[in-house]
Amino acid sequence: MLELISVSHIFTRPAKEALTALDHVSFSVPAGHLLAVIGSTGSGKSTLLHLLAGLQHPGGGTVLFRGKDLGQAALHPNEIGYVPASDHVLSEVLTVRESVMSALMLRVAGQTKDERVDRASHLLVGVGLENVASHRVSTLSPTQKRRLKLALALVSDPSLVICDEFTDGLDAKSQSEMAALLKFITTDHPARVVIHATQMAANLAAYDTVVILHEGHVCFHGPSRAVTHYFSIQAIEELYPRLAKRPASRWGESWMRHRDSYYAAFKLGSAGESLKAPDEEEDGADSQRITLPANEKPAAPEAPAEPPAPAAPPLPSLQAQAQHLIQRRWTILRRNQREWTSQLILLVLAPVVAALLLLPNDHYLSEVTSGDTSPAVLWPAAYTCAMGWLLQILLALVFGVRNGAREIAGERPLYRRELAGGLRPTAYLLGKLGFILPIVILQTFLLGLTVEILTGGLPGFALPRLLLLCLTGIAFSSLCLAVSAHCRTAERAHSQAWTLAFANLFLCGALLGFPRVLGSVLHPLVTAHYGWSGGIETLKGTPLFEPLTLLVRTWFATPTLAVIVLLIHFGIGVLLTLRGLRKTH
Ligand SMILES: Nc1ncnc2c1ncn2[C@@H]1O[C@H](COP(=O)(O)OP(=O)(O)OP(=O)(O)O)[C@@H](O)[C@H]1O
Repeated sequence: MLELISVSHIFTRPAKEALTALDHVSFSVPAGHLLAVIGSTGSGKSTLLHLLAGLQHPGGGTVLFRGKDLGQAALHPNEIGYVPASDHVLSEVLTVRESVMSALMLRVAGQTKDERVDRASHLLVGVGLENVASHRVSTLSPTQKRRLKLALALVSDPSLVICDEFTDGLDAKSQSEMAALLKFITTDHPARVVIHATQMAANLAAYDTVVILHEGHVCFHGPSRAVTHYFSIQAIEELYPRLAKRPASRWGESWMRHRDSYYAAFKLGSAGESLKAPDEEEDGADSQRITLPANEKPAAPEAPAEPPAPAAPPLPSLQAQAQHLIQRRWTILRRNQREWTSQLILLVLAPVVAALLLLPNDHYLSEVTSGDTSPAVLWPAAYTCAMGWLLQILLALVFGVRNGAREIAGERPLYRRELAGGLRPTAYLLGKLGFILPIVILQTFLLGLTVEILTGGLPGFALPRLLLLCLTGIAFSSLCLAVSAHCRTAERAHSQAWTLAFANLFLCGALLGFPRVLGSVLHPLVTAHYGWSGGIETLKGTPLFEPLTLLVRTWFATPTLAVIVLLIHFGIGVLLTLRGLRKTH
């Protein structure tokens, strides 16, 4: 049984008064029961579902599930199946079967591949998707996407299933099919409670009981057939206009006065009990009486003994979750032609751009290498070398923006769904790093190597320079990932990551030559400065170094210091990313 006792939730809003989203909500739902929570937009349905799913903590009151106080100890993620309203929680390029297999890999430990395949087939048959199991998610109809979201929620065989707007926005036939599907999954488990929050006051007969929520107040809870009587309306379509006629608090108070007699009536024996509609007392409306049938399921707290629920399966280890996420991300990259083409173009284009800048002045570098150190050669060679190296560093920043900025913000609804299903934020972070790091290492290595080959080798030590280029890309990718983890949308994350890249360009010091004091404050924050100046230091001992120091008049980090600072930047990026991922929770 699920029991809510006087549950309240207040949102504090900056520069506005606090908003009571749920006001002393109380009702209970026995095992094997399908409940519809109906309310117009802003009535508090999603807030209620988030509290039940453990995504938010109630401001007050108690939520009990199978006797367990969820305020004291949250349910195991595998005891809950949460079906969000948005279709963005699905990965469009995976197939239907792959999506279910992926959910199993992330949520259920200890299954062999054959067991997973069997379980996925069973679920797909259950939700009616077996015929499209090999189709990509992007090709599914809205109804099929909802069926898939339900299958993903059911992978762990949860005892509490929570669906947000599962039938909303569908045609009448699909709505009734979806309501029937919810009824089917309710009976498919010995002790399951299924709650569906919706604005659609249609197909109510499919539900065991209905809660009407209005501006955070429970205005009714009982069988759907009693709704029209309770609100003194002819048809359910009149519900919302009727609710609008009185303040929500009055509807709430009215329900509190009538609740016990309605609950008692729902449990009556064969005689039934006549009930007055609230309006008969309060508004002097026409006297209507309803006789509630004997066989209604009781909605009162004293339900029969609970059927035993199967224990929730354990979650896979952190390593198993991370490993699966890395594999899945590479599959998504392979399937997403636009994404891999743009990565490939960047991979090829970056060395070409560097070559175009360096090659016209390449002869200065060769002349210095062959011993000509006259000022007419030395100065342009030093300038070419500094600019060529800066260009590589800036391209490493571009790689960082490309790799990190959209990575998390672009799939936040998917992440939230998987988080609710037991995905660990650290596993998700490792999954992202396991995908991004090989790409950025390949990009920067290819860029550095191409430049070295085309120029016949810049003076100084090539290997530390290559390492610094890789580390700059890695550090900046992780900082962009952190930006992504803190932004709501991919577009916002992208523009903020570019702002960070441009700030790096301006603060690099190579261009502006900050005075020592200002420089020492700014430089530790500037990834590009450490990549660039550490690389310049590798020229120490060559004839180019002195003109370079005169040319840019800035402070250079030694390669070792640059490596340390870039590693610190990487660490900061990782920690901030983790913080953003945990904040989402
Ligand atoms: N994070 C938040 N901060 C402030 N107010 C919020 C927040 N989330 C929801 N609210 C407010 O709380 C009230 C209830 O919101 P909720 O999303 O639960 O309603 P709902 O019935 O699910 O609406 P919809 O059907 O549009 O999703 C609304 O007035 C909403 O604006």
